Amino acid sequence: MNVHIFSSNEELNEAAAGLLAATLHTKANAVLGLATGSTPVGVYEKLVELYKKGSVSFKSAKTFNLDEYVGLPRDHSESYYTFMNTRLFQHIDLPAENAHIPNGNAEIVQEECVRYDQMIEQAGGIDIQILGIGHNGHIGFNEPGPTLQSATHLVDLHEETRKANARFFDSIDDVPVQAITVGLGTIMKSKTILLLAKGSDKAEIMHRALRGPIDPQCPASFLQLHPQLIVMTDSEAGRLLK
Ligand SMILES: N[C@@H]1[C@@H](O)[C@H](O)[C@@H](COP(=O)(O)O)O[C@@H]1O
Repeated sequence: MNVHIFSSNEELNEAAAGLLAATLHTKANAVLGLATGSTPVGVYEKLVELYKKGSVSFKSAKTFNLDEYVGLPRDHSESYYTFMNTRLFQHIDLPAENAHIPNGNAEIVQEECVRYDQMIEQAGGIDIQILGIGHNGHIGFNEPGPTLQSATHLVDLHEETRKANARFFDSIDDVPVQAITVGLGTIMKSKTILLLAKGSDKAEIMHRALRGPIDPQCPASFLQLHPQLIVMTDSEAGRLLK
């Protein structure tokens, strides 16, 4: 595991975007695993800057997002589909057909989960997976529990997660109760994982995830087992990792 603690958000965003750009330079048809949440927003902004400067192209890349709410219309302002389009996809040259997000409105969710994993597999797996972390240690929407699931699956969101995400909605009642998430197995098969964390409210969970026991009650703790884990934090989120 490589842990990088940055003194400013700017440096963190630049380093993370630089790593993604480097992946695309080495392999133009790289498969990127993308995340939502507030943490990667600045990284996407840097990627857009790099693209506009002509330093990186996504035209042969493929992307797979980690998760999507169930039952939220695709064009809802808080769907992850809208998030990715407004934050990244509409600003770069990634072909629309190469950008994948689970369909949270699929008629048969189970079939959608199987289809999603098959598409990742057919693309050759994820070359680099960006992850944020929830306050309870969730990655994607893999919530803590007695067991974790390997494949893409339907998940009941924990109250804590819905509360944390309520800031993006008018009220907590508007936050969906379920989501589709890529499973731990799919995440762990990524060739490289880039875990990002920002802010003092993430310090404790980052310590538990990276220095504590490997425990399904903290899904991110399984990342300790990954041979190519790169961690980038700001000084606050990385405070307990030094
Ligand atoms: N499903 C997402 C995760 O992919 C994200 O990493 C996490 C943290 O979000 P944030 O970066 O806003 O703290 O919560 C969300 O619920």
